[in-house]
Amino acid sequence: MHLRMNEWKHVFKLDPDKELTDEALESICLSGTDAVMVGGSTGVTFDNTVDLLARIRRYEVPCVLEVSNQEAIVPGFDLFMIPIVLNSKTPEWIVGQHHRAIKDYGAIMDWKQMITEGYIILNGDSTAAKLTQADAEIELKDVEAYARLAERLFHCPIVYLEYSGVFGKMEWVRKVRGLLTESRLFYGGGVDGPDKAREAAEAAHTVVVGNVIYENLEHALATVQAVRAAHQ
Ligand SMILES: CC(C)=CCC/C(C)=C/CC/C(C)=C/CC/C(C)=C/CC/C(C)=C/CC/C(C)=C/CC/C(C)=C/COP(=O)(O)OP(=O)(O)O
Ligand SMILES: O=P(O)(O)OC[C@@H](O)CO
Ligand SMILES: [Mg+2]
Repeated sequence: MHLRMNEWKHVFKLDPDKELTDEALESICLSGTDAVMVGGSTGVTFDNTVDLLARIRRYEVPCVLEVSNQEAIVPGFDLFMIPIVLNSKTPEWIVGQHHRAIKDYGAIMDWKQMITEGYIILNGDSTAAKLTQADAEIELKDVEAYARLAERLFHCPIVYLEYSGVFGKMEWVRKVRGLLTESRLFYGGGVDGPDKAREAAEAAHTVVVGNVIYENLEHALATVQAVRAAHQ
């Protein structure tokens, strides 16, 4: 399978800690999305991750694991996305967890499958922000500096503006995209239907859609076409 991550415009993020019927999963996998990302900030285990991977593998859609804890690292995904929370107040979520995982898996890892994501978490009320002690009270200048740091110093293939749960400032997203020449800008947060999907697609390279899958499947599915239309 040729993954062409640099061409992805739309990604669904599925949370192994949440219920999804077989019918709903089928409609997500056959929706025309560019990829399915498996991940969540809490409640992700080896068992619920293996289970979800096996169900997604009935379909041809590319499937990547966004690693959120070491116990839930499951082989068999097409790629492994490794978040680095640049605005965390503690090294634990910048290098700490990563150091421990590489100590255990470093000798058997296929490094070509590892994609680092320079995360900038901007919704201070989100579970991910609380877990990682992210400093979300920052200005555009700080966000721009983190994005440049991710691209120019860390060479992260992905810079991820994460508003998990709320729709973010598209003006900031557009400005950050304008700075990047190598990294791809992923935007996620509060895309709850086609209108916001279109707005986000006009601002970022790739739009990630999560929670709405579990709240309103029809709206979630409509985001695929909306993102495509924004690029035509
Ligand atoms: C053969 C074999 C098994 C090979 C495996 C090799 C492999 C993949 C090794 C891993 C190497 C490595 C460096 C791993 C990193 C380990 C790790 C745990 C890093 C920490 C990642 C991190 C910073 C996690 C913090 C949480 C976070 C940012 C998660 C990202 C996803 C996210 C924000 C989801 C949103 O969550 P959600 O549940 O939707 O939240 P809401 O409630 O707000 O909606
Ligand atoms: O769940 P939502 O708010 O759609 O956010 C998507 C994703 O960025 C979460 O990590
Ligand atoms: Mg979520």
